[in-house]
Amino acid sequence: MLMTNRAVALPGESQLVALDNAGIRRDGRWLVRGVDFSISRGEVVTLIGPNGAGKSTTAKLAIGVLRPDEGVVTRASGLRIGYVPQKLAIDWTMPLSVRRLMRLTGSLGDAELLAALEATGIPHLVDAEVRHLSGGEFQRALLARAIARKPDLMVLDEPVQGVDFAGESALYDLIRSIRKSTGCGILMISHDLHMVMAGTDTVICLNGHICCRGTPEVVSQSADYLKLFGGNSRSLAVYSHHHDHTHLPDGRVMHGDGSITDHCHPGDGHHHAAGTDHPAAHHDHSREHHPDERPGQGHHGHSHAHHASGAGEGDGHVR
Ligand SMILES: Nc1ncnc2c1ncn2[C@@H]1O[C@H](COP(=O)(O)OP(=O)(O)OP(=O)(O)O)[C@@H](O)[C@H]1O
Repeated sequence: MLMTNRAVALPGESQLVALDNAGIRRDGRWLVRGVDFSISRGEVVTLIGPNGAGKSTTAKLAIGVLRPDEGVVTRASGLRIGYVPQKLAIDWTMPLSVRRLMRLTGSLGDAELLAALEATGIPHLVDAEVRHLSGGEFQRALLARAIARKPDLMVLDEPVQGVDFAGESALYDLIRSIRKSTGCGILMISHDLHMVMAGTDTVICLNGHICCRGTPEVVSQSADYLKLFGGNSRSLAVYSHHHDHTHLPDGRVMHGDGSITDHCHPGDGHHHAAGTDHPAAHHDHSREHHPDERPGQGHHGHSHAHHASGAGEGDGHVR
């Protein structure tokens, strides 16, 4: 049995991480097993699955926080990872500013720090106490921390938890725009598909093992997916996204032609809020539902063995 977890040059310049038949066993039980997928530069892979399916465990395998008990996890050497964990162990009795939170996992200049907070819409909170942040503001701070280091790979474990609907949409758009501008790869964990669909290349449906995988459209119609999520129309919704304008973090509106105004035009159609504080932002996301369509099968491609991979990354603990 090969158990490898080292950093090497992966075959194919663009491949960032590859899991081959990776499994983790604890207390005599396989938490996940036979997991194989890879993420390339510029690719967005989303893990979905029910509670306890092993999504966070798989993400930790990918970044090296956990070592596989079986199989191989390979990361490109020198890979820079930005990780937004699902949970952070923070001592909430200790004062901790956003500025310090941003610097806990490595030194960061003021300019980069502020640019990252600006990108996530909370530059005004740089000196705020982390324990006073709202749930959505806290997620934005974590996302800022992840992007500040200009990662090659971003691993986002439920990055929009606690974020309001307008903010959720804005953060997913931000994540997409980071992917576009930096070309990083993204591994994202989500409970439901509806928001992540439009920006995801590959969806992997996990339940202790990979049940099905493919494009969002393929997975949402696969028999395995329907068995897991069949009754949940929210999960089945395919999110199709047509903006004609974007709400900027400072409250102004950028239109499809690039022009910026203080308010929406009366005839504007589909809205998208890019900032946090836009309660008036109106959403009219069109969704396609597929509950009655004949399920197709997600493909079960096997990705390829690469050996080894690198040192552990941040484990989500704030000390
Ligand atoms: N260190 C551990 N020791 C024993 N069991 C563990 C350990 N870590 C996780 N588990 C178990 O492994 C399973 C998968 O956990 P994981 O956190 O990866 O699930 P998940 O898909 O991310 O779930 P959720 O959607 O609820 O966040 C769960 O049953 C969990 O209780």
